[in-house]
Amino acid sequence: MTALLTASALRKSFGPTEALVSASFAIDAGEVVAVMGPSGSGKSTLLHCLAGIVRPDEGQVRYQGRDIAELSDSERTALRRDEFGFVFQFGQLVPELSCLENVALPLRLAGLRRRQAEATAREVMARVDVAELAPKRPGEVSGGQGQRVAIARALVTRPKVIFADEPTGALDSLNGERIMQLLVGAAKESDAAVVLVTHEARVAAYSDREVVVRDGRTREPVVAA
Ligand SMILES: Nc1ncnc2c1ncn2[C@@H]1O[C@H](COP(=O)(O)OP(=O)(O)OP(=O)(O)O)[C@@H](O)[C@H]1O
Repeated sequence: MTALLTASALRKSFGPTEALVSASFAIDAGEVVAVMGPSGSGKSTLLHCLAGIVRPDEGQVRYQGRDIAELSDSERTALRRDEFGFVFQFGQLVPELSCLENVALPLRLAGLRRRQAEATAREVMARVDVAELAPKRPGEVSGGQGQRVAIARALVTRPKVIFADEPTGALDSLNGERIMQLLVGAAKESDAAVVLVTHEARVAAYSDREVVVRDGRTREPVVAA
């Protein structure tokens, strides 16, 4: 079976900074993989390359066997919108919109009518236990509640891959655990893969497998004998 999403020998520099030197990665449908490593090691850059947000200088990213560099800009935008979901550390909700409108936004961008988009958004919000936050603005909810809303938004298009970059980074440990249970539970339920960037072993414990990035290079962790 071919992996859902793969990256081979990625290299990416920002000016003189070599963010990725040689990074490879593969994830199967429904799998949860933690990308670990110290600050500045290239974890977010790897995630951005995998998601088609950043174009690597060298190497390939393939989604369902297709090289994403060969897609047109509009095909790549459609891929991110329809097949991928995103959860970040903070700041991802649009402050001027209600929580319901935030969750419905990806469906509206995909062309659904408001009523249909918001009906689906309400269902997903109920699944992650934030139905009562629908009319509130992001500024009126707690950090943990905001992350739940962000997870609902990431799930609303039924993505095949969820990219989560330090999703618990701004939360205390109890809320962090709750968010991880919710994210992994919801992903498993809908057979979505999760690429989880974290530097915390406690968070990575929710994954099926870990990939370590160090100085822009990936390696599988050495399993202690
Ligand atoms: N857009 C950018 N412009 C310039 N330098 C960048 C950019 N993005 C990343 N870098 C640099 O590339 C290197 C890798 O950054 P990256 O964010 O991928 O690391 P990280 O492992 O995710 O770090 P952290 O855990 O601190 O978020 C760092 O030296 C960073 O400063």
